[in-house]
Amino acid sequence: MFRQQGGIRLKAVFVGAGSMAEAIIAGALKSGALQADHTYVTNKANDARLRQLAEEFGVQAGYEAGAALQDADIIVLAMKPKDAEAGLESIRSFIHEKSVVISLLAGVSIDFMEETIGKPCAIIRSMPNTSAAVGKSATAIALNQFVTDKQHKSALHLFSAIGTAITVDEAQMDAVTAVSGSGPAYFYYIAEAIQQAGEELGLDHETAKELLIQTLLGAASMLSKNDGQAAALRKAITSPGGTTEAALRTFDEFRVKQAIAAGVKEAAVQSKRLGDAYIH
Ligand SMILES: NC(=O)C1=CN([C@@H]2O[C@H](COP(=O)(O)OP(=O)(O)OC[C@H]3O[C@@H](n4cnc5c(N)ncnc54)[C@H](OP(=O)(O)O)[C@@H]3O)[C@@H](O)[C@H]2O)C=CC1
Ligand SMILES: O=C(O)[C@@H]1CCC=N1
Repeated sequence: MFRQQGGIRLKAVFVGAGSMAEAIIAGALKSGALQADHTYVTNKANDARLRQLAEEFGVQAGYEAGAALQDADIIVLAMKPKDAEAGLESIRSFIHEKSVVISLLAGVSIDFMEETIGKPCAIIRSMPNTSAAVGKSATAIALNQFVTDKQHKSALHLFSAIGTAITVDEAQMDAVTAVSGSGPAYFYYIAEAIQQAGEELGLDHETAKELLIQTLLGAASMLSKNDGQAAALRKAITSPGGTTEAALRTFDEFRVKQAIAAGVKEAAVQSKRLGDAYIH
């Protein structure tokens, strides 16, 4: 924990107070990665939202972020990508040599952030996913040249409070976004199809839902326990001439595997397209 790293209590400012900021704040306070009295949250204009976060988590919240930013070890950019430029402009004069900017913004390049800030500054670009809300995000981070080992460790520790965290080269961020950023949505899409088929086969909504959720949880645990050996696990269920084989044969006829792979690759292309809008 940060507190154990030389007894330092890191000061963090969240610029943006939406669902992703809340998930990180909740996880980081629970794990001890951050402390409420050293955490400041601000947003654009939604005062009621700030009061709600202050009440729920005991963090400081408001529109007088200057002093907190000046003092911050970590500045988390948690607005939507379209607000990136305004957000960066609002913090640039407060950034100092010991602070690190951690961006959650999908598609916004480190180059764009460096140029908008306009001075040497440690920047970490991250891609978490919405499972952060239940502490199960798969987060990847990429660093610029100014990030120190200590800041790198602190960021991994922060993201570990909302799931797992790994470090990649920034060039891999489009692929990461396609696999794990958008990834939960693919499984929800498959879940919708199974739920619908279950109901069409005569199960009531609740029964189909319970069976589906537990089946997904079980499959995720099996994958985790068996080192991601999806093909081997699938084969172990598929009896010759049995029901699974019938389902998989039908999926193959519809080229479902190829369709999913093409969709994931298209997500990466779209990530790059969106990112190109954030190059100076
Ligand atoms: N959803 C996902 O699956 C993933 C999202 N992300 C990224 O996380 C980021 C946050 O997403 P999410 O939490 O869903 O967003 P939300 O829309 O829930 O929240 C955005 C927040 O940013 C604030 N804001 C807007 N402009 C500014 C500004 N100039 N200065 C300060 N605050 C500002 C808004 O304030 P106000 O309410 O007052 O307007 C609001 O609090 C995005 O960049 C997204 O790309 C990353 C990975 C996955
Ligand atoms: O769909 C999107 O563009 C964002 C990025 C990853 C998840 N949601």
